[in-house]
Amino acid sequence: MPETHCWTAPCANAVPASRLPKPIDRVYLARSIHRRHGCLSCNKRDHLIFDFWPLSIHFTNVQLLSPHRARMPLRASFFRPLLRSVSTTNLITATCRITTTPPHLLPRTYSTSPPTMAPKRRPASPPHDEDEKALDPKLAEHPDEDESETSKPPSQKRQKKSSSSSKRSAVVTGGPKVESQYGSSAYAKSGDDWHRSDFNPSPRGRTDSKTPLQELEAALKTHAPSKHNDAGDGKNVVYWMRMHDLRIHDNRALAHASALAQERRKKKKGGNLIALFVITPADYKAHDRGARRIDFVLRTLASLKKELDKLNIPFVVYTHTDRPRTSIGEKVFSLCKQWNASQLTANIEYEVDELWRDLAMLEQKDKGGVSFSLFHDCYVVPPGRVVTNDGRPYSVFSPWNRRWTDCIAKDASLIEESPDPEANDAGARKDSTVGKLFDLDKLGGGFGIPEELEGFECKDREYMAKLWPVSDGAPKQVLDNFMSGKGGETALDRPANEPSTKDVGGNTKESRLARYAEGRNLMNENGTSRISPYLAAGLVSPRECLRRTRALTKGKLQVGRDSGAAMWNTEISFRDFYGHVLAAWPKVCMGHAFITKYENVKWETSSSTLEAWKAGLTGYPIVDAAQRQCIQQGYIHNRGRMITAMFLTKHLLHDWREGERFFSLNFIDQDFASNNGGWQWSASTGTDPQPYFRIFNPLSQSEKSDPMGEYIRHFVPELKGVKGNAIHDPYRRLGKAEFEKLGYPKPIVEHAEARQRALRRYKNPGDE
Ligand SMILES: Cc1cc2nc3c(=O)[nH]c(=O)nc-3n(C[C@H](O)[C@H](O)[C@H](O)COP(=O)(O)OP(=O)(O)OC[C@H]3O[C@@H](n4cnc5c(N)ncnc54)[C@H](O)[C@@H]3O)c2cc1C
Repeated sequence: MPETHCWTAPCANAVPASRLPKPIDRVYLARSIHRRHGCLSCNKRDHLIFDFWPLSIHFTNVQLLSPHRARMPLRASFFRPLLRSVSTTNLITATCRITTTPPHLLPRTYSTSPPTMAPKRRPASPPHDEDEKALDPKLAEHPDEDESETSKPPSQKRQKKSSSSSKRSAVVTGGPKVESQYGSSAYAKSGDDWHRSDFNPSPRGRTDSKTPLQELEAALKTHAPSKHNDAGDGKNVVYWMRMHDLRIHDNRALAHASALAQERRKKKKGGNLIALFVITPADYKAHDRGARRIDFVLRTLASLKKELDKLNIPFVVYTHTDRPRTSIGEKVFSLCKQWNASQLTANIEYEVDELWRDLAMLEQKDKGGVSFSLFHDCYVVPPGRVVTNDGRPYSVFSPWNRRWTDCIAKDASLIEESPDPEANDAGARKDSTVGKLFDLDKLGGGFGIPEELEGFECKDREYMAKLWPVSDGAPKQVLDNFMSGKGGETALDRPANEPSTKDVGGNTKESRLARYAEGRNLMNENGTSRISPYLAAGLVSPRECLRRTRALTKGKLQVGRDSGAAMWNTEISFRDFYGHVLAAWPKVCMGHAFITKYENVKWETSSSTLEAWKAGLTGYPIVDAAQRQCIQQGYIHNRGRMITAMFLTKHLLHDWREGERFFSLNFIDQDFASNNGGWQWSASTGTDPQPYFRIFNPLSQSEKSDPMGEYIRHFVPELKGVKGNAIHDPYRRLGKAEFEKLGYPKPIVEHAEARQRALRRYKNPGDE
């Protein structure tokens, strides 16, 4: 595919020079979309969306086009080369310059090739690392980090935001629906702004001043039943399990459903508890869920079914393939009605689509006599609760973390365990309505737990099941082993639940937890817990993590950096932080940069460098090892994630959304809030209080995080035989002939040059 296209359209009406459009600098192509020709520039917006079956072409940063010009059809011949190149992918980003004025009138010359960054062979130089101070980026104290480090919530920024985002947004912000440009980032991608989603097609949010979560909470006050409301005539209670709460133990909504069922039983009004999970392939597609994450869910559902069966609780799994995908709420209500249930409970999901879905359900006039209650469960402190004295959300982690810790200190119930659900009476199995729900196969028509979901076939299912087991108490074993297993071991291929060579007990300095402060940055060690897939899908609650460490630290919850336990708890709070960011700035859920001005950064679009990064063929061993760990294990060590994410966004200067999507599709621990937060942090478009010039030097990162090169040798077999510290930089540290024998690529960019280019592009977003 050509890197840059220049196209000049004849124009019927001359445009005054002052109104000449600036070049458009990005084009997004998404397949299988049927859209009308669209132009919003007449509405003073900056987007153009052209239908070109099977592609929809979305131009951003279109400035000052007259309505006449904006509606001008583009010639098919222009797109032909692009069409050919996207036949096998469903997403492509291309640099494209389109102008309605002859090239000689353009303000500057447009080069058609990306900057070449051929690495020069040079003698070994001592690594310099401008990020040294920030090896622990989260806890590094920054002079400007205090309570004033807050950002106005959307409600207070409303007016400013709409004008700036309409000029700068790199994603759809107006008019016709456009399918995903960047998958997971585009949770609510059809929107007019961050308020609008497939689940909120009406202009709700255009004039209001609340985030979707605030709207949901307001609606909960009006519409949800009080705790003991005995609404409706139905006898039964349904708990709707979702993508983040796949567990029985310590589950807020499930515990509540169980309490409601008990109450009904006491009043002799029935009271069977039914658990429901709805598989929604269209949502998974829209949100870039990967096959591994889906397989992990399916395996968990099968295991949960067995456990719930023991409690005489039918676990109904239903695959919702109806169109539109937004009809899910109606389907759930209709199932409740069918099952003679009058109460429905669920835990809140904080992504925009899901919040609007729940809001629509709460506001639905005819719920068929079913009352719907929602609970905060996914995070320790509910998003929206950690705010400054004047009620604004924090945008910087450290002050947020202090407040978060205060919240828990003041309200111990936040980490209290929810009671396990009580079993249904054995009679439930004979009940005319509930009894038949135990055998899903007999129900047919979308009911049942598929081994595999069409469109999400997991090619390495067996290996994933071995590495990340879900049944027979595996999640608990993962935690147990982290708390008391011996630390400092190399365990790169060990299943997450496999014990260390020795159990050293929870209160020794040798345990993985105790060593966490140092071990967590060593990529070759079993220094971190590997609990993330279990937390992301909710097999373990974050409260449980904190309770476990609290039990080891004399009943006092430690947070900070004084001990391994304190440090680990801080990571759990970091997970909460990104949930809080997602809820307070829902725009991040729609592909927007947290810091608006960086939406204009000029990204590279060469598919060759992007593909080299994806495949782990950049010539930077630590980056390649991290990428290959992702491909192989569906997981990367946290430091590896930061290194490789920063490499993609700063060295290769690719849009962070490309990386976010790749991780999302490949990770077993895929979690929108953490993934987006991690990417935006790494790309400096997010909540990192350090400015954009934090650029990791991959070489010094490699030497610090994998000192003996074990991690690299494990994941990059071409380098297995490389001895000593040449492992970190074989191209420069080995002789030419020796290097060539390895069959390993040369570095695709040179650090110093790439760094300069990144500094330039970030300093003045929009410039070359
Ligand atoms: C670019 C990028 C993408 C990421 N994508 C994801 C993702 O999709 N899903 C995901 O769960 N985490 C993600 N993270 C965060 C972090 O890398 C993983 O949570 C961590 O590596 C998981 O390993 P662990 O369970 O051994 O972590 P531990 O070090 O043992 O930490 C315990 C738990 O704390 C939480 N945690 C730790 N570090 C972070 C962090 N930086 N941000 C948020 N939570 C954290 C996680 O829930 C983790 O399981 C991402 C980070 C980056 C930089």
